[in-house]
Amino acid sequence: MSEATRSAAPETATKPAEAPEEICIRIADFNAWYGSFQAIHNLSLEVPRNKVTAFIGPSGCGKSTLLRWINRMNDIVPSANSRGTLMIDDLDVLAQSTDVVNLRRRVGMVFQKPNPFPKSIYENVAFGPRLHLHTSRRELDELVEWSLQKAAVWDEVKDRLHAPALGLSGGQQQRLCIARAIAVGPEVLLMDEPCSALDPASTLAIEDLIYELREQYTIVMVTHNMQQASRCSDQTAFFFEGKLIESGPTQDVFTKPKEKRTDDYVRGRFG
Ligand SMILES: Nc1ncnc2c1ncn2[C@@H]1O[C@H](COP(=O)(O)OP(=O)(O)OP(=O)(O)O)[C@@H](O)[C@H]1O
Repeated sequence: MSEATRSAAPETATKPAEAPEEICIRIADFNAWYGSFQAIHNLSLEVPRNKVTAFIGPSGCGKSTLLRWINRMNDIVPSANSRGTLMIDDLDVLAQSTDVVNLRRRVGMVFQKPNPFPKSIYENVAFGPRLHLHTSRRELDELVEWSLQKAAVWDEVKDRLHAPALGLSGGQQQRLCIARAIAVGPEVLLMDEPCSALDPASTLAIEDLIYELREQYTIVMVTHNMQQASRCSDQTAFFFEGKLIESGPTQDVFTKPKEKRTDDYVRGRFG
């Protein structure tokens, strides 16, 4: 290459190509209702694989409604209805033919308030694998340990695996619920304000955990806490009155939002 050609070559030619972002969840023209009330209007969003996507927005804007459609939790709400496209890879989540039990194995959920079963720590984690996987006792023991380690709670519970889960602190219970969710090998983890019932130290522990878990799982998290969204998400989607106002890399949404409503919200001017 001559000197002249080299200097004219585009800069990108010398940079290693970045791997394109893989999409895990595709939502298009999605609408949701409770009876005649429309909670979500014509929403389209792509959720990248192995990233944390935060849903933010004022109370009642539809964040939890969308989250709960991703694993069809809204099936248990008689008035809930939806229309549009919601795909996880090739799986058509909203199709009548979709096996909801299998869907929920692929898409785990962690709720606002830790909700362990009134059973032992071990049994909480072993429950799902016993239902879905055919494992020997030894494999089950290993899986329980692996899940508790992954959820960063093993060291605190390893000596009392057969003690009641309800005896754990709130933060430990939430990490146990994360262990329970990952024990069945999901691809996606949905988290609906997972730290809102926790003290600041437990919140930081869960945030660190969420950030680490994204290496293996695609995570979608609803949060009211702007610092939390900026600390532990890669992509942020801002909702307002049932509509998606904007989404993009978290840094951009927080520092140079495209829409004035997003700017006002992330700066705490309303909501
Ligand atoms: N089971 C239900 N029946 C009827 N209306 C509902 C139901 N659940 C939610 N809604 C309504 O749907 C709209 C969206 O609610 P949703 O819970 O999705 O909002 P959100 O953004 O998650 O709010 P928050 O941040 O307060 O949890 C609200 O107006 C709410 O009142």
